[in-house]
Amino acid sequence: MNLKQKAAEKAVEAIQDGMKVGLGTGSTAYWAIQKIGERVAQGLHIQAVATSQASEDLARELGIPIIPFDQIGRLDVTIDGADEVNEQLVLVKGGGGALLREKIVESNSDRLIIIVDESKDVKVLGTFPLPVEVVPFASEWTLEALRQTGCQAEWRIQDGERYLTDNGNYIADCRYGTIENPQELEIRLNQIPGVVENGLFINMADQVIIARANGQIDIRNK
Ligand SMILES: O=C(CO)[C@H](O)[C@H](O)COP(=O)(O)O
Repeated sequence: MNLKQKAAEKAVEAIQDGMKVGLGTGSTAYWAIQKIGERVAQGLHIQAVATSQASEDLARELGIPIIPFDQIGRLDVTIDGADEVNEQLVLVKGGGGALLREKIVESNSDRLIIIVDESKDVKVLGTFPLPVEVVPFASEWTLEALRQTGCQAEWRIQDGERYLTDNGNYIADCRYGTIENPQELEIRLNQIPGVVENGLFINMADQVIIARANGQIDIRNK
């Protein structure tokens, strides 16, 4: 079993009958959705929403009941991956481009469990370029404003085209090198008109599950 799968399967233990569950996005969340699908096939009853079209499609294939967002109410738990996590449970997310939906879903969840392999556990955030979702209107001005916050910002490109999120927006990947003060940076980013959301998740994770190559699983709680 790979490390992502190990962390994912540990997290899925928290899901109980009757829960309302948020499904994350990415290659680690994939394993959580697989395991949830397995448990649903064995008789677990849950209701779910997904943070991306890809995760929703996977969940439906596996028979996980997907409920419209405006009908499900508050979620009990969401399980999702991350690109970086630090000791304070601050996250960088959005490598898969789903940061806006992830932030909305996870803000409406009583509990957020983050699952990572040990490569994502960092002392200082910022090696992974911070994803920022930007509206297409006048986007070069927004990109320039992002650069003024002290990063090298580039549009994310996929198959030769500018990457489009599930919401029809662009992603600017912002290389800071190190992010010493995520709280301050988040406020600056949110003040830029044209920025829809940023990939800093502060005070959101309740638990981080880290699978290590030596076989250990570390659990970091809020
Ligand atoms: O934030 C995300 C998607 O927007 C993912 O959780 C993050 O990019 C980690 O992905 P992976 O599990 O594939 O490494």
